[in-house]
Amino acid sequence: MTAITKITSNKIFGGTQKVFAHDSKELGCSMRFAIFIPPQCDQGKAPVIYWLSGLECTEANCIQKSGIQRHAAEHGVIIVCPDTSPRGLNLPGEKDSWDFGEGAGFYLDATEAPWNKNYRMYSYVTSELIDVVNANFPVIPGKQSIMGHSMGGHGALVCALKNPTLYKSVSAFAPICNPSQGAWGKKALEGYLGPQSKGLWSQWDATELVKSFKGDPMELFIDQGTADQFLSQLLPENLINTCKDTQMPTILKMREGYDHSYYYIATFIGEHVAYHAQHLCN
Ligand SMILES: N[C@@H](CCC(=O)N[C@@H](CS)C(=O)NCC(=O)O)C(=O)O
Repeated sequence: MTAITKITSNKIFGGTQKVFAHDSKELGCSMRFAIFIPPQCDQGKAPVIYWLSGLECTEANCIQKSGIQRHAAEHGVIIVCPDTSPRGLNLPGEKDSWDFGEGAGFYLDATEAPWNKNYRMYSYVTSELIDVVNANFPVIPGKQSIMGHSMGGHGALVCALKNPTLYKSVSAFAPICNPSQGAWGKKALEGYLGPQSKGLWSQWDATELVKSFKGDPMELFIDQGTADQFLSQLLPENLINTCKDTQMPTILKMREGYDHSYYYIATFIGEHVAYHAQHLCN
């Protein structure tokens, strides 16, 4: 069994919010993840929703700011929140900017040195972390969904689009929708994958993945505040138009006056947990 070390444990809404550390093989460093165990697990196993946070976040942002535990306790689902990048590697330039390197792993598998050995958040989230969670907690294996915010909303879409049967449902708050076209995305894709001419960007861009998607249509639940200060980075219209062109089903919720922050997420996260619970519990 994978060795995990408990960092904190707090009772909340009848369940328990815990944080663990473990040595990640994919990332080559110690990683933290947060896990909420709902009260229903006193009686048995539960499905899991994975939450991927945005730029500058750690495993702590969602559990401290979104109020997700209240809804997870109501629906009897486990919530797992990983960190957003490897930590403590001291790679050159890793801490130089807030939108690249530490805190900005972009949930992809890097191919460019020096990032390609450790910046493998995609494999971590879609494989290693699932194994660690399944081995240590009362989860129903295979009953998992994924959601996230901003960089993590994009990560959730990419993880689901690349693995059409791995997750029962996917949703995203204010996701970066077309990273090849926005400044945050271009910087990350160039740094981790090399220049666009190498041809790798389209494998890690949700809008491009919808264009090349082959499986059964997968519903994408996209949530977006109309007062989001980063709309020019996120480009939801590119994803939505591509979904229309390719008959990929979407639920698009535009939230009047809401910005990019966790105040916005906290307001609507209950709807997302209910949406995933419906897919996971049927
Ligand atoms: N530092 C950036 C903003 C970074 C940002 O908004 N990060 C979002 C995700 S993209 C977040 O969740 N921040 C952490 C928080 O609000 O708790 C800026 O100054 O423009």
